Amino acid sequence: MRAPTTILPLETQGLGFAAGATRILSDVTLSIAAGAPTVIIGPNGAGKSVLLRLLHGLLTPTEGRIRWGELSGDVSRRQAMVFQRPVLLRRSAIANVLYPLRLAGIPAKQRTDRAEQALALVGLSMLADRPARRLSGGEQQRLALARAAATGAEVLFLDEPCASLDPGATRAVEQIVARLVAQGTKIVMTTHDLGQARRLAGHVVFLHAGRVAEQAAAETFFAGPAAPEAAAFLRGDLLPH
Ligand SMILES: Nc1ncnc2c1ncn2[C@@H]1O[C@H](COP(=O)(O)OP(=O)(O)OP(=O)(O)O)[C@@H](O)[C@H]1O
Repeated sequence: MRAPTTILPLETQGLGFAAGATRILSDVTLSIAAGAPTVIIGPNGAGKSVLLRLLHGLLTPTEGRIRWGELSGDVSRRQAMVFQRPVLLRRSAIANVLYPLRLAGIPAKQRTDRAEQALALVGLSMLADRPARRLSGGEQQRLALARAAATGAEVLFLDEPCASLDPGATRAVEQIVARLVAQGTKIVMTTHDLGQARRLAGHVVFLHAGRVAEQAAAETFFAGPAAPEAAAFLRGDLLPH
């Protein structure tokens, strides 16, 4: 399903983004390697979603640069993003998964196999023919994950994938993330849920006021972050912007 080369590591150097006179991100230098998920955390408005959109290529940096691994070439089909509120077509669940595969020029037989595998991965095989927009919020999010996974993307960006989900639906999404990781997919995600960050992260990037205040292996970070803002965030203190 996947090309033999890798598009990782994903590196940024002095990345910045401003909208008019408003500076949203500054001096973000990161290296995102293969392996367990990279989880981006930080207070509201810290710039987490903007960073994810820059990495995915939806926004263009106003400063610095983004570089994918040397063997990458065109990475647009090798990485995908799942949004907090997925936009689904007014079609069946499986048609939503098939559609991007057709756009990517994948032959019909392979499309069906991939779509069925992806629906099985997210536990939606039984609902393949159900209109996508009639699925519950949690099922819609799982369908969005299936749609992204079916493309065979090496890297998946997930922006607050469980933001409006209850604990059961959140658990289901976390299980899907674990399955994707086991298949070798690199997950780069944002979350508000520190419990989720602890459960899933291999690497943590802590953003505060548009800057990386700390980045570390998850174990190190949660054992005791070095940055005072990160320590305050973990304690649940309110942080000034
Ligand atoms: N296109 C834009 N133009 C102007 N301001 C923007 C734009 N996009 C985002 N912002 C602002 O940039 C800041 C960072 O936004 P972002 O959505 O990345 O934060 P976040 O860390 O994901 O927050 P949250 O946790 O609340 O989702 C916010 O103050 C937001 O209002």
